[in-house]
Amino acid sequence: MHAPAGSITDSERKSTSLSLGKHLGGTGEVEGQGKGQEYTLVRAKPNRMLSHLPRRPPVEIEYLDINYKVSKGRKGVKHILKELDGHMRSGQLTAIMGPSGAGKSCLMNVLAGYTTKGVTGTVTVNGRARNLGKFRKLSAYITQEDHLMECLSVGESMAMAANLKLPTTLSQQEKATVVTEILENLGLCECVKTRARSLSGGQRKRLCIALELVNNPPIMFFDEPTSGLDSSSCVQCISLLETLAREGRTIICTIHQPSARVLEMFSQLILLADGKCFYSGSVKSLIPYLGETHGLQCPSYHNPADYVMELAVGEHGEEPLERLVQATRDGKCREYDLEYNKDFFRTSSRLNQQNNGGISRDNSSLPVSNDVVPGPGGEGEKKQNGETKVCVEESLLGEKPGVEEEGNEHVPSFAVSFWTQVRILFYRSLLSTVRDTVLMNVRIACHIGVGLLIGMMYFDLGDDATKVYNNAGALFFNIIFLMFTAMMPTILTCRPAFSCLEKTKSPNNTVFPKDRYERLVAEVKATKINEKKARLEHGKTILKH
Ligand SMILES: Nc1ncnc2c1ncn2[C@@H]1O[C@H](COP(=O)(O)OP(=O)(O)OP(=O)(O)O)[C@@H](O)[C@H]1O
Repeated sequence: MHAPAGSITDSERKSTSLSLGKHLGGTGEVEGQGKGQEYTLVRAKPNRMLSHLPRRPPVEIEYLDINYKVSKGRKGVKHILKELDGHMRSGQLTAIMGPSGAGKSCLMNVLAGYTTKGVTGTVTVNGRARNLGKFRKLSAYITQEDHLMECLSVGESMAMAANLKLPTTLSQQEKATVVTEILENLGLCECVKTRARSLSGGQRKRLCIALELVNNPPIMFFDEPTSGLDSSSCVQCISLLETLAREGRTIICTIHQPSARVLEMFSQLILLADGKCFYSGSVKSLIPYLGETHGLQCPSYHNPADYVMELAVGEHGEEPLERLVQATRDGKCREYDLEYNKDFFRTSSRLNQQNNGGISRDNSSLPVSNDVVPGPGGEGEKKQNGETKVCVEESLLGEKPGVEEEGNEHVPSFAVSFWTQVRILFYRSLLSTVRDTVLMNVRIACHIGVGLLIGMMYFDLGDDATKVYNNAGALFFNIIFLMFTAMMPTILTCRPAFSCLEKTKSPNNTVFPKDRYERLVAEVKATKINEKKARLEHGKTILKH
């Protein structure tokens, strides 16, 4: 019997939560009071699931015949994603894997609805045509680089997120409970007063997840969540995602080269090579599928992730890869996977029916989310067992097939009003500016210096009517100075819109000067060739002996 991938019983949930708490250093209770915009933690049971968020129906994404093409100007069209089919179920942690440039990020952007131009094919949500506007509001996209406010503490960042994302019908106490619960589950209680810039890489990642969890999205996209983390933080991070998935969320992430241990934590795997899918199914059936159906035996003691990457880059020849792509398109991969997991599906379906009082879903092997999100717009609120629960109607996620999406895209539904958002963002910005002491001191010194200079230049002009032009000049100079000093941080911190250097984008979207990027690519290629040569030489030496 194979271990359930994506299904979990109540007792299993409990133990997962506890082990996660242990894993992430979840501690006992932390207490305090709400103070201004900052929440200190209120009493809450340690290491429990996210029970204070409203219930949400599971979300299943299905995509059919996805093609993504971009224009290369005069050079024609680049076909990036080629005839991709698949689905992502709730309760499952799905990994999109493949070599660099295979199209992982593009596929995720298409699924998340961030790339629409040049995309053909269908994406359905719970069997209905996806409504982009609503879908984006209910999904979270966590990018490779975090965009935390460096000068705000964990507690403050969470408080701001709660005030922005949770409906105003919740009291401050209820919001604090939600925040506390998330921080406890993510093992961030100890650093609630630590500023973001002092957090470790793993803690920053967890804070990003915590900020998104405030409105408990049922679908979460992660672009290389393990990048920049050491192996143990990597395991912690993926184990956290696994737990979030097991609570009924649909979690999709791209990953480069996971260790065997990390790979095992994923329930579903989508393997891409040059924009084509050559495997889509459970992680458990991957190696048996390759061996039994295609005669591709992963050597013993070899990391399966490394083996499939070798297949993807064509180290075992082009022919096996083409065969795998064709088999996936013909649905053979899916058939094998279903057959392989048949016993498990039957058992978990039975368990699920028992647990859910006979309610059966299409994907009955999967748990229904216990958690909730105060979805923006359309949500109904009810009190259950003293806890505030907000239910989001399933219709929020998609439209019936055939219904035009465009008309629904601009539904302005946010948890809080426009002016509340302005107030909170203004306060956040003010805190960040004031706490950035270097910038603050430079600004003060600059204002004093320029003030003295202008004062000396235009000293004692006020009452002299013959110097009216100088008065106008003084006013103009002051206004320009104030305007430019206010705009400077924005100009300095945003990417230059134009540059004398020709810029290009690396595959992971980092902007490099073109020549530097090409030099780097050439260096990497040269290193790889040298490594291969060294391996060949080594092999020859062994053979000689
Ligand atoms: N807008 C675009 N215009 C031209 N080419 C693009 C565009 N977007 C992506 N590509 C190309 O499509 C290919 C796939 O890009 P993508 O970012 O999805 O790769 P990836 O598998 O995520 O790689 P990595 O793991 O390095 O991030 C790359 O060769 C990239 O250069």
